Amino acid sequence: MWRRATLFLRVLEPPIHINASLSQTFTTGFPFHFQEKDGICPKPLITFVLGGPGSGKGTQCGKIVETFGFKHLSAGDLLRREMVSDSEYGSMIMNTIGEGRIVPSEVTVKLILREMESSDNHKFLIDGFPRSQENRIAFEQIIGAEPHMVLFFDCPEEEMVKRVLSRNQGRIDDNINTIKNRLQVFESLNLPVIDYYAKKGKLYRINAVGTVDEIFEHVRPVFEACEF
Ligand SMILES: Nc1ncnc2c1ncn2[C@@H]1O[C@H](COP(=O)(O)OP(=O)(O)O)[C@@H](O)[C@H]1O
Ligand SMILES: Nc1ccn([C@@H]2O[C@H](COP(=O)(O)OP(=O)(O)O)[C@@H](O)[C@H]2O)c(=O)n1
Ligand SMILES: [Mg+2]
Repeated sequence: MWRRATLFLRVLEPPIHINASLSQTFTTGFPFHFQEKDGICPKPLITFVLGGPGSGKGTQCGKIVETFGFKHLSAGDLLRREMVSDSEYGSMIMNTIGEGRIVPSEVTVKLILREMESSDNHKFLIDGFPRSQENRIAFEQIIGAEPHMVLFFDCPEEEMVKRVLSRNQGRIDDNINTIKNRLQVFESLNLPVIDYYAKKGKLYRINAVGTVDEIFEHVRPVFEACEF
């Protein structure tokens, strides 16, 4: 089924054939340099994965990667990795995540851009981003691309809190006080982004209650049916 979807992409958005000698400098029309494969430089295919803290974004992304071969970029994981590196942003990221606020978009978008540029996959699953309209606009301006579709894992608050508190990954923000802030930030900053994509007809709302496998059975047809 995925093969058929890929064929569709080629019809709708023909890949750009490039001269091998130009491959170091050629860009796809997007502001970033995209890796060529077999003389073909396909356009990036971007899916944003949204949902509140603990709604199961990361878990479902793992299954989408296994089944549909996307490159998974978790904005939270990229920020946590940057936080423990020698980065000048390390302490700012730690304080911001610890308080459940949103890191300035420029920092997050640059981390995403770096991963996209170094990937030899052109299908990206961007998890936990955009968390705000500011995130969304920065992505459009810096990367110059829009998502083909947006998944929203819709989960009741009590279930999200329960999952986050039993996640046990040693995260500084998985505690009851920070969760309260994260839920507020989700409602005030992330829901408007979700509404924005709903109005554009790009949003797929998934009921995030059930077992991991049951939820994935709602996700699977979205990818099988999409015409890219
Ligand atoms: N459908 C589910 N039912 C119960 N627990 C789940 C489910 N999906 C994920 N989890 C667990 O809940 C926690 C949060 O999931 P995660 O994928 O990290 O969510 P998010 O990335 O949205 O914060 C993890 O410990 C994960 O194993
Ligand atoms: N686009 C993003 C994503 C995450 N973050 C920060 O990173 C934290 C953890 O994000 P995450 O996506 O790993 O969290 P979960 O929703 O997976 O629990 C958020 O609460 C924010 O503080 C951000 O500032 N901007
Ligand atoms: Mg996550």
